[in-house]
Amino acid sequence: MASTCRALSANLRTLPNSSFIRSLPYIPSRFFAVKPAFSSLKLNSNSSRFSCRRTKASMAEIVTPKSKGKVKVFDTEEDLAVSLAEYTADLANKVSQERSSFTVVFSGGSLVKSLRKLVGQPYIDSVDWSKWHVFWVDERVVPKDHPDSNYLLAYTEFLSKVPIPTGHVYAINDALSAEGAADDYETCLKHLVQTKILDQSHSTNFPKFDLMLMGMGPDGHIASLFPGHPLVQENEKWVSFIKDSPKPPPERISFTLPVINSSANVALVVAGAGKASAVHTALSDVSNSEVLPVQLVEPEGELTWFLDKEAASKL
Ligand SMILES: O=C(O)[C@H](O)[C@@H](O)[C@H](O)[C@H](O)COP(=O)(O)O
Repeated sequence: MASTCRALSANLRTLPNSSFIRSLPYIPSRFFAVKPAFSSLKLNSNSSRFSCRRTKASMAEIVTPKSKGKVKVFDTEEDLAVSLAEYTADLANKVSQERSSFTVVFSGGSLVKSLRKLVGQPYIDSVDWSKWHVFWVDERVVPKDHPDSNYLLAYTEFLSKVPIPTGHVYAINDALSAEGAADDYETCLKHLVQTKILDQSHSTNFPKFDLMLMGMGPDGHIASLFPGHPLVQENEKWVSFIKDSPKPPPERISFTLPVINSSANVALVVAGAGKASAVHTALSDVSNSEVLPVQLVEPEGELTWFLDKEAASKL
């Protein structure tokens, strides 16, 4: 039986070329401080469906029905990244003052790039990184040093630049099959709930992560839950697997929707014109022939959209 909760430090020793990972440079954070660029932001004319209030020159906030969450629209992806870092650090520090752990979940894709401001000042010094416990909402079933690995992406762009204890980084067991890795990860989560590292929703009994940071595909997929795939309907397992992902690579593990929706906070981070149609479908009241997975994201806690103006261009 594979060990449960194989914190990465143990796994790291088994990587074929873990010297490669350990050799990644630590870049002092003073190179990262950037001031937000202020500029006017225009939403297109038919955004009358949404009341829009400007909270800063570089950001407009759209008020939507509660279930759709809070929508922040930024003039540029750079402004979005500045705000996302502030949001994440503030939440982490608030939780860290109340509890011994801050459980945060990453997706793959461009999400990690949008977190880049968090490894710079003031956060590198102001965040209590020792409380962070890092998970993945989905992961490709490939070795951790494979270019497709979401773990490697997060390690290269983020984890190698912040002092989160390696025992607090929970990557999948890449020696297992997709099904085995999903079961192993679920066993890990259940162990962390028992040891009170990971909270549990009293209403759903699913794990309750403090923050789930997710991207969204142009087809409205989130994590590895794709439109029309049976995995979207999975409502008992915490972690499941897919072997026919329409987005390569084909084999992945993924949290299920009940886990995503049991989160205390979910941030959907979406940039680029290619996402505009799915964003419009998700945030407008247009009845769609097929409900997109992103439309099913209705967490018990707070949902916040971080959009750049291209992604919001059809609102
Ligand atoms: O492992 C994955 O592929 C991701 O978790 C996936 O769900 C991603 O978040 C979206 O496809 C958006 O990716 P981009 O932001 O790069 O378009």
